[in-house]
Amino acid sequence: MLRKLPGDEVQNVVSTRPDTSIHYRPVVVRTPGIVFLAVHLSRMVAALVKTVWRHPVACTLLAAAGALVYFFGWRVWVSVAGLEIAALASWFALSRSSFEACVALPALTWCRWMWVYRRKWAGIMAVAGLGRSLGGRSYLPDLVKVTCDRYADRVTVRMLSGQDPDEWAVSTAGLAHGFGADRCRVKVLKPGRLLLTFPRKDALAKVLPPQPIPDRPHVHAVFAGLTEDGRLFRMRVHGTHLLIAGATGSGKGSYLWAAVRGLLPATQAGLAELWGLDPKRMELAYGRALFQRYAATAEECAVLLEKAVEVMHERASRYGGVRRDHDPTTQDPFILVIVDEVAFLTAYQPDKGLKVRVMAALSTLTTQGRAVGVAVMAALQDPRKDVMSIRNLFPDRIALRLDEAEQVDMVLGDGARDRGALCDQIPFDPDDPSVGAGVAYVRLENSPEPIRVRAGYTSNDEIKRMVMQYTAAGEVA
Ligand SMILES: Nc1ncnc2c1ncn2[C@@H]1O[C@H](COP(=O)(O)OP(=O)(O)OP(=O)(O)O)[C@@H](O)[C@H]1O
Repeated sequence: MLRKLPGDEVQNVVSTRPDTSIHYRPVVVRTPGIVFLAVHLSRMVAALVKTVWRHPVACTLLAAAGALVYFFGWRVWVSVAGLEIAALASWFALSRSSFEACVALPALTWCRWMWVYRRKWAGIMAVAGLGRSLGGRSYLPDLVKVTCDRYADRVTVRMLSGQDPDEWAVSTAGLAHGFGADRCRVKVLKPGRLLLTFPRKDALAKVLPPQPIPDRPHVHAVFAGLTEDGRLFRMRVHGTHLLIAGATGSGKGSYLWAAVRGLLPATQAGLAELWGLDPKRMELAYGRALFQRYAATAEECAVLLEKAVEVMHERASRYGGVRRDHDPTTQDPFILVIVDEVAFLTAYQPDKGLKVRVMAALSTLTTQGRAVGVAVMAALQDPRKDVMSIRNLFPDRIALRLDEAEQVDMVLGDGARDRGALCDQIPFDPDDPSVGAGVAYVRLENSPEPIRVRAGYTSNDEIKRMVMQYTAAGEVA
């Protein structure tokens, strides 16, 4: 076997035992000291320039402190530092939000960049299997940027060339544990770049009040609650259809009532109509007077859905060739058809004829209704296909607490759970119904990445107040 190896290589063979693979002794190239020094010096200079570029404020402060001590001695430095601390404390007292944006969050970003992400990056990438070894060299994904806001760290990553984002999606649990977070979500920013979100504090831990009723009538999006980074969650109702799925007691009602609240001024102005289908009679019935049309029995529900289809067709025949979208007016108001527990009508309905009529009407509305201003918002507990075969016709979907992990992708689409939509892990406490209620992951038509949100809770008293305020005006039933 040795004789077959070409020329000089034979002298580099370290192991020649027949039961082991062949190892070659690495070739040693003697590098002149000056080259070695030049390489290390250039690396140091590059690192220095990079640090100053990335952290200009911290570097300027350090340089200024060093210059003070050098030129004026440490006593002057202590007095200046004392003055600076006093100035910062006054800034904090006077304007907490600007202090947070200009001082606290950049400082936190710097600390977390250095202490958490840079320090642990190589180890975690290797353990999570996201690095590669090629020809004896290790390659790791690049940590590009870290930004911290009040609630989460956002880490921008440059993937290895040719790496699949799904590889990251399946490693989210390991990444979250590694960097000391509860969860990690992965979002593709552009080819080759990912954004990892590691929440630090849960903006959605507490029960949220319902969002105020808007002062002016509009139909485009309603404020339903907060997103996990503390921003207002705008739920589109016009120009889409919304499916809301969640186990019993998960808080589906809070999304339905958020839509009703947000559209009340528009209904009062005649620019919108709320049509309620309430086969369970336990949810919408409480604010029945707020609905311009209301149905409870399966027969009434089928008739109301067919009426919506009729309006839709009539508008389509008028709009055809004249306009391509709907602008709400008092002649053609936006119609939101709200169906609570739609499975009562589509799956558990014993009357087959009614079931067929309901399914036909729902399919027609969800495929053709949005361009003419008729939208469907349907809530259900069980998202399986045999219960709701047309779930894919809803462009926007909200998944609250679900019983099984497999149900997440059924509602939000393939891969949603791997990208961080952990609906099956939303907390639930039978002794306190508010725990985790209203918390959901949302998948919007224009953004397939799931967003974690919580709806404000519209209590029964609040519904009563809405009825008093909006029915007393004489505009509704
Ligand atoms: N957004 C919310 N924030 C806090 N608590 C909430 C929220 N929504 C609902 N809850 C609590 O959860 C309970 C159940 O809510 P809700 O009836 O809306 O659930 P559901 O999903 O519609 O259940 P079901 O399908 O059984 O009707 C409420 O009585 C309330 O105590």
